[in-house]
Amino acid sequence: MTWILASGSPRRRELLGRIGVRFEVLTAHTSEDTEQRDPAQAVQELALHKARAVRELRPEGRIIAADTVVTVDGDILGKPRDASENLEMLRRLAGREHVVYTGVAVLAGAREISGFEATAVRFRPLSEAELRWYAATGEGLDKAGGYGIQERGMLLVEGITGDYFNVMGLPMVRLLALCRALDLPLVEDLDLPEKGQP
Ligand SMILES: Cc1cn([C@H]2C[C@H](O)[C@@H](COP(=O)(O)OP(=O)(O)OP(=O)(O)O)O2)c(=O)[nH]c1=O
Repeated sequence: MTWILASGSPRRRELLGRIGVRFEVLTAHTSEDTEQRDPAQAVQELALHKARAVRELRPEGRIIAADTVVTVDGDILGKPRDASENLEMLRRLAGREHVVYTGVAVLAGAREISGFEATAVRFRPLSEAELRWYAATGEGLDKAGGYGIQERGMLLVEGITGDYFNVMGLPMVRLLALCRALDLPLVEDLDLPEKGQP
């Protein structure tokens, strides 16, 4: 059975592909706004919105969606609007720790489940020249918090506590647990019932 990834994120596609999940990509437009100020609730709500919008197109589909934000000083940072906002975000993150939240939603027809993961990321102190260099790469423009840990952004990161893949946009072990809670195999040869088992 093929999964539907309700996400345009190339990172999420890459991660699912790396573990051998059979899936297609299908996205539907949803608002990225939420009234939720609690980041763990907000990312789950947004992931559920993305997944439900795709369920309108494929009511019987098995759907995976996710949403990632960065939190610092009680503020939630999404993707920067432009290069100058990206630079501002990086200035806020330099030389300290922030927390990345990713919410994941899994839908199978009318059944739904969601969860989240939080990872603390510590940036090293960065000079103004380094901040400007990174912002000018444009790499952070389509990423929450304005950086990508898996690309040149790795040069900004001193250390992390928690799931690395959560920072990239899809916490894989959390996703596996959510699929198992719905009794659905994420990777078929991992979760197929053993032969001879009832
Ligand atoms: C912090 C961080 C975020 N990101 C990315 C993951 C997400 O793709 C993106 C956060 O934006 P999202 O709104 O979560 O996702 P998206 O707009 O890319 O895709 P879609 O809504 O269609 O699912 O930031 C990284 O790739 N690396 C990082 O280090």
